[in-house]
Amino acid sequence: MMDGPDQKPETVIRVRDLVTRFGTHTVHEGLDLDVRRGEIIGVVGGSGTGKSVLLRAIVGLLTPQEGRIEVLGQDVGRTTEDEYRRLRRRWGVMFQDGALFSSLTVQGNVEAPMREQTGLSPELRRTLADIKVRMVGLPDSAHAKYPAELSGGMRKRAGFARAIALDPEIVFLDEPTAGLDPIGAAAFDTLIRQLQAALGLTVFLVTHDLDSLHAICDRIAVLAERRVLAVGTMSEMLDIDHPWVREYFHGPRARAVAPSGQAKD
Ligand SMILES: Nc1ncnc2c1ncn2[C@@H]1O[C@H](COP(=O)(O)OP(=O)(O)OP(=O)(O)O)[C@@H](O)[C@H]1O
Repeated sequence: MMDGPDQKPETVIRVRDLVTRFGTHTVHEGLDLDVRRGEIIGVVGGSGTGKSVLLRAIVGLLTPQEGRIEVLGQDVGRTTEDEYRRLRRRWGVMFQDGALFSSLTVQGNVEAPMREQTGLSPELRRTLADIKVRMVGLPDSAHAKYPAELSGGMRKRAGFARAIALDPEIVFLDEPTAGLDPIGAAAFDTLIRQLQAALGLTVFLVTHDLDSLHAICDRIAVLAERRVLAVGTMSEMLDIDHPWVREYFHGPRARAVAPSGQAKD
């Protein structure tokens, strides 16, 4: 749904006062975050600041100690099994390594969520999976291949195809360009942007990749000090006076990728 000029953007993910702990190790403490429908939000932060843990908590794979997480208007921690199953069909997740089933072909991997979560016939599953595999730009020759036979970039595309298998409204991508060469990473960024626009997706993108932040993110959320320290556009990030944020957005790597006029000290 489009927002009119005076309408507030619809919040599709709302996290409030989140606390997650592993034993005595507190990862998040009082974390708040809103994600708007149709945006690509980049989630950044130092290693171990809890980006992946946040993603897993939002999709209900991890139960937080405290706080409330709403996705598409539903409290993820309070759904019945049936409600959760229905909610889960409205998002797709691509975990860090693509996380494909090694014993299934690309086609089989993309069909897996359909097999698990829908009553579609094998023929229909095959046809739909075929379309998804093409949508992510994989050649026809890749359909019957196993993950081990693919390049890293192709595996990521296959993971993306699986994430959009059920036509989700939200896609969670955990470091999708990690391990890709710069050309492959840029191509993957373009793919994310194109599919986001074509399918009206909301994209929750965990990344370390400054190029991706510049190229495709509408807003950026910075995780530090166990919470979302700041959220805003790239130009807003450049004005934040916090040691990690400054180092990240103004450091040598940032200067190398920033369009001219940005990230200057
Ligand atoms: N299942 C678990 N059991 C115990 N500790 C965990 C578990 N999962 C994550 N952690 C810890 O939580 C912290 C946050 O982990 P997380 O993977 O979310 O970090 P991250 O910000 O995604 O880091 P990176 O950028 O390195 O991927 C880390 O200290 C990690 O060791």
